[in-house]
Amino acid sequence: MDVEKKEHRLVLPVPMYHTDYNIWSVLKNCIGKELSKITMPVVFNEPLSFLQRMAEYMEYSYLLRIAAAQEDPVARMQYVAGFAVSALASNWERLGKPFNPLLGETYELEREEFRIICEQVSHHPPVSAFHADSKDWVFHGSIHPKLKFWGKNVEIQPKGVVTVEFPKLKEAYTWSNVQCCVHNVIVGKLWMEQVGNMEITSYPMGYKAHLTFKSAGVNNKDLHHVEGYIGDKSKNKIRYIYGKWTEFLKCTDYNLYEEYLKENPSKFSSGNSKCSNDSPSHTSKKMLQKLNSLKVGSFRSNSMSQESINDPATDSTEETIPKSDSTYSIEIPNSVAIWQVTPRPPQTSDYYQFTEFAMSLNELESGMDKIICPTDSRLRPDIRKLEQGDIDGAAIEKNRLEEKQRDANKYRKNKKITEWKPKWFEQAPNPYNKQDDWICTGNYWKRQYTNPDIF
Ligand SMILES: CC(C)CCC[C@@H](C)[C@H]1CC[C@H]2[C@@H]3CC=C4C[C@@H](O)CC[C@]4(C)[C@H]3CC[C@]12C
Repeated sequence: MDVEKKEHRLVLPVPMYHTDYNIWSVLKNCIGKELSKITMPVVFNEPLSFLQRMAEYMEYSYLLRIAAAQEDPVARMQYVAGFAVSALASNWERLGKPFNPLLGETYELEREEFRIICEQVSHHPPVSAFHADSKDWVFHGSIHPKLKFWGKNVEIQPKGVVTVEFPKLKEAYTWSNVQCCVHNVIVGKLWMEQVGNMEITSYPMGYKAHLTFKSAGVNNKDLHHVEGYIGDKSKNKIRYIYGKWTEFLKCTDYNLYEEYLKENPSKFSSGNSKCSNDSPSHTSKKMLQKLNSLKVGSFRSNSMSQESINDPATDSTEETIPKSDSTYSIEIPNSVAIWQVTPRPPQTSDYYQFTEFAMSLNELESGMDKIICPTDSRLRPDIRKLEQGDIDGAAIEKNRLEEKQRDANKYRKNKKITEWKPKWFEQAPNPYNKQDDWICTGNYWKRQYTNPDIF
């Protein structure tokens, strides 16, 4: 790819509209419903489509170039793990909802290091596929975000596999992304964490990176922490990996870590990888009053028992946002820095907490409208209107597009036209771990577009 280095815009055209509209006022009507089917007011949106949000995985793709250049397979795994963690960094404090992509919507991005093509390949369930390539690597995957509403929290499971390939080395890596948990949906301020276990497997060598994204825990001791190790085929632990998905990732010899652990036991905790404070006993009185006023028995019996409602111990205060980050004082000898986050631009809080990379994603550079596919997210009028601060216009356009999509679906059903077929991807098992996946047909960049009118 010989894309020249271009200057990209550093901010959106206008600052965002700050609202104190409460998300609970919408969600209380949605208990038990599948959240992906709910239309939310546009004030909760950020001016990006989920396809563009997926392209944010690429912000630190230089790590894949570095990985591909390593001679030692363990070092390659180290940088792939760095890439997997770095891909989540832009989620920090991002609480706007990206627009649901329309069926057949696409998004392309060409940069110095890579190019990527994304397509919405299924609507129910929503599945987004992407394929990025560069001189030395390929990165592809499909994501089916499953949102579960548990009352005070929303749990988001980004189902699907992602794969990195180094074709010249005949080597590949697969993993799945961890769960994301949005807290304080009922009262308090929203905040989000990435939690769970991520297992990166290498083929054909069989190395594995086991990473745990910890929940904030007591006093937010483990807020944002990621920790784990690289093991070989015979399960020997070789390297220790530690850091924060919001900031950095480091790596050291596993033996050195064990020595350090013996000498500094107090610096480590056995923190868990489940959503923080999820037990019913953390549910505050104020919240219970709100929940009790709703006549949704099935929801209540699912998520909290009657005993806990009557238990005086439930009278804890509402969950607050973790204010200060815990200090990460671990500095294990011989650590190498794998990845370091780029600080957010100074105006970020007026622009949906976007990173500089995110600011540039919906930019329609001059001449671009003539070459990109007519289904590209940049051409979506509702997103464009929100970006320009026209909230009412955005809402009208969003409704129009959703209706147009419904009409098209109905038309296909009535005419018994064969099911929708994505243009640039084909459903197929992942070549390495055989999970359900979508594989790129490779034709997008020929730029011969005959795509339907979806906007
Ligand atoms: C409070 C509720 C209703 C609104 C929450 C909206 C936002 C915060 C949710 C909706 C969809 C979510 C995204 C769905 C899928 C992924 C892919 C995953 O690999 C990283 C997290 C990420 C990118 C999620 C981040 C949070 C997200 C953007």
